[in-house]
Amino acid sequence: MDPPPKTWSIHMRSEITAKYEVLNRVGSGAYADVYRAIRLSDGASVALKEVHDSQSASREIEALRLLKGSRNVVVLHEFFWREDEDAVLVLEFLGTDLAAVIGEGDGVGVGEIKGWMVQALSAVDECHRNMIVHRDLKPSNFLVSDDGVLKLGDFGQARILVESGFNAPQENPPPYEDDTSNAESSTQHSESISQLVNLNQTAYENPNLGTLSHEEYFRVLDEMKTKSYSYDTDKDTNIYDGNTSCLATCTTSDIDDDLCKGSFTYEAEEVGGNELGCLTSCVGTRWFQAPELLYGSTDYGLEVDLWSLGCVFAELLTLKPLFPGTSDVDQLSRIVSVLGNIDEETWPGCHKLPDYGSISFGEVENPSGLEACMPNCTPDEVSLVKRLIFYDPAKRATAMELLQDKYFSEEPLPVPISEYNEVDSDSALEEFGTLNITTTGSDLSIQIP
Ligand SMILES: Nc1ncnc2c1ncn2[C@@H]1O[C@H](COP(=O)(O)OP(=O)(O)OP(=O)(O)O)[C@@H](O)[C@H]1O
Repeated sequence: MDPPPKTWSIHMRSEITAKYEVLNRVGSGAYADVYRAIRLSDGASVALKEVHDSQSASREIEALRLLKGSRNVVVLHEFFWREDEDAVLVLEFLGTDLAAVIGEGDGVGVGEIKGWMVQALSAVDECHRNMIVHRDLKPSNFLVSDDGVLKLGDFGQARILVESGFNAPQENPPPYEDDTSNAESSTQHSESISQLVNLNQTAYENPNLGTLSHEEYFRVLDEMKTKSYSYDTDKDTNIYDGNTSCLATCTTSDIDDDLCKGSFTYEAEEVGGNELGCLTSCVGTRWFQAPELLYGSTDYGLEVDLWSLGCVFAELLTLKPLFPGTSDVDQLSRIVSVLGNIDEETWPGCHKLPDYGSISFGEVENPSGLEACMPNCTPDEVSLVKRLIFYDPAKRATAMELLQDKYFSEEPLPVPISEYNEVDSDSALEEFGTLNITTTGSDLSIQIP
């Protein structure tokens, strides 16, 4: 076989080629090119993610460092970042993802689907315990290793939420000026990154959010549902957008965008300037976007991920996207036709959403309901999705609450990870016991026997 062309920009990065042999490009996203490579020191397979947007790169590094050691989150081995060059993240290589699993069609058994769901919930729970909102949950961002371990990746849009009262930094973090090709500058680089990390760990180590008992975890999450939080501000923006929501700025341009792919990833520009405490609504991929984002909210919470997870679960169960909108307005319209009218009864506080007054739909007398979108699913499967797909963010179940749903402790049981490559029917599940979820302090342990 011919050697790969040595024309990619990554081949010009001597500090990288000294340690890795770049094999081929495996993917390109909105902000990044990803290459498969071999680590020369030990032959390990890695993914080199060359991120073309510095904000996205720092977010991904920041989140992955906080989540280090989480079983269901992709491992960041190291990163390279020099002034005037794109950051390159060295990640563990994962051969496939949930989008491919869904693409396989009917061959996936119920136990296997439950196994994916448990791992996805575990990943999201881990993020949310660390106050990290991923903001771009979709099947292709749940990567899967050869031995069936699901790992959440693509944290380029992630943010770390900071409790109200925390003093958000007034300055942007220092630029990454190091040269990672030598040890000394590499240390400087680590320090500049750790300033970011420490900053956000302040939130994590907050007495209210630090070591949590099981009960405290629920209490804090409940509080988060009712209490107004401020966030580390999306202030390092390229384009000042003031209070203008994504919906207001994107509706004309995004219609028909990328219809082949059928979904659309928003630009990373944040609501900004001096608007401390605001988040942008321009995040995520439309089909999985929570209604509060579609209505331009800038003070949303972890619950946006829970909506997305509901859409992912529905798609895993039906093999079809739940709400495949072709524009933001079409997206909302599809949701309304299924869930019914959005009003103060169904969603307390909805009238305060920035775009609530500018987008209205005709009265839906007979919403079709989620059952109609999931025709071949069992009542338990529909119920599980229903626990996530609520207009009112406060009503969405947390990842940990869902992990304890009886759906996961009833037959067929979630397939153990080690069996993924072998199981092709639910009948192979009889040998498995009950899903064992334990919480010790802040640790959540899920044993799939
Ligand atoms: N760790 C990895 N191992 C193998 N392939 C990966 C890995 N990370 C990413 N990829 C591949 O690269 C593609 C793009 O990566 P990623 O989604 O992280 O970039 P992005 O630019 O942020 O994408 P998006 O436009 O979906 O937000 C993925 O769809 C996947 O195919």
